[in-house]
Amino acid sequence: MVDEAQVRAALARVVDPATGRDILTADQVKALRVEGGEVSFVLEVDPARGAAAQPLLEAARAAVEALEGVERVRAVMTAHNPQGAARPEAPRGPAPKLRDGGPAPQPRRPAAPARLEGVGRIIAVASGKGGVGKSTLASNLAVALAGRGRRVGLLDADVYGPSQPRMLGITGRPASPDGKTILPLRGHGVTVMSLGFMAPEGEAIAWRGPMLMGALQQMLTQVQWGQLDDLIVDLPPGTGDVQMTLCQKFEVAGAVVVSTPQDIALIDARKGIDMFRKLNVPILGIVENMAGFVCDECGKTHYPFGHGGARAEAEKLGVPFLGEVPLDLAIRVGGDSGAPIVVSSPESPEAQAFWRIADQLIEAEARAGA
Ligand SMILES: Nc1ncnc2c1ncn2[C@@H]1O[C@H](COP(=O)(O)OP(=O)(O)OP(=O)(O)O)[C@@H](O)[C@H]1O
Repeated sequence: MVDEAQVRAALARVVDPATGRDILTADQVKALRVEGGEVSFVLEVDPARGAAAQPLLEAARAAVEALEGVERVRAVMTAHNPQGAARPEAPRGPAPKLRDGGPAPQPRRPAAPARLEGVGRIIAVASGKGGVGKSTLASNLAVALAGRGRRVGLLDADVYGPSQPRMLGITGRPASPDGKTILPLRGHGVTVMSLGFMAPEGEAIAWRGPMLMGALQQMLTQVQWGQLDDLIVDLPPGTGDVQMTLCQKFEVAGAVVVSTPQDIALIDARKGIDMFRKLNVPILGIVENMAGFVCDECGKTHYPFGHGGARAEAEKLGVPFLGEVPLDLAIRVGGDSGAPIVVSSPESPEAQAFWRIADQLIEAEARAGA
């Protein structure tokens, strides 16, 4: 079994030709994790180098892969690329060397992110922290997009707490007639797949690392999604394996990041945005959920968690602000009872917030295609 010291030693032998220093001493290796045969790390490079630093990443990956006991290496580069910039592709620039002068192990060329056949675009719905309403947004958004006549799929990839079966009121188990492909279920005009269909609600799925990533890939590639305009992916909160796998392995058209107005949620949302940018996934916008509520008694809008933080954050980061969703009992009841507010009360002001977000995402697609 490989240990962290061995991995560090291997990385310390990879010299960055741009600096002449090894990547470990130069403090370019971040977030190193060694779990069993699984190694993951982030390689920080100067943003100005962009794709030219790709060979360095591949040399670092290959150096670790060459260690005995290493089964899988996940390495990402965190050169900050401008939004929408091309993904790093062909390795260029001087070949990295090992410190002892020997040639670096032949890097494996990373597979380009795959397009899902028949799927127009994948939209990730993400949040920096849990409980901010990401699944509520994902379900209402999916149903609203379907309500606008689009063919919509929803993948509940919140592997730690899949809630879409409950939110969309779908029960049952997806069939697999041939033992290979999986037939998704349908609800409110949306094609849905969730790990929640496989495990009873409330039962935690104690999956980690490779199993999680395998499950995600299986749900994307083995499920018969059919022809879709939009595939909404409801991600787990935070910036972990599932997010990285989705963005590295599949072409993601963009991410919508949900936050509540509290500073702490916004700080986490910023981390999420940063991760998507580093993975070259465009940010389609930020949504402020639980923004304020209208008091039944006095009719005034109150803002228990503050107000406007997400809009200000969006402006600061130069990403679109998609709107505010109020804190509203009907939104919670709708989600908890299987009828999202966009269906149960489509004309209500609360539902309008979701319709407006859906419309902006349709406009964004038109702009991207123009
Ligand atoms: N705008 C809102 N008004 C009232 N209740 C809301 C609102 N948004 C979400 N909720 C409720 O808050 C709870 C958490 O929402 P949700 O499950 O969508 O969050 P989440 O970010 O997906 O959480 P997790 O990541 O932990 O799954 C749910 O009970 C949901 O119905």
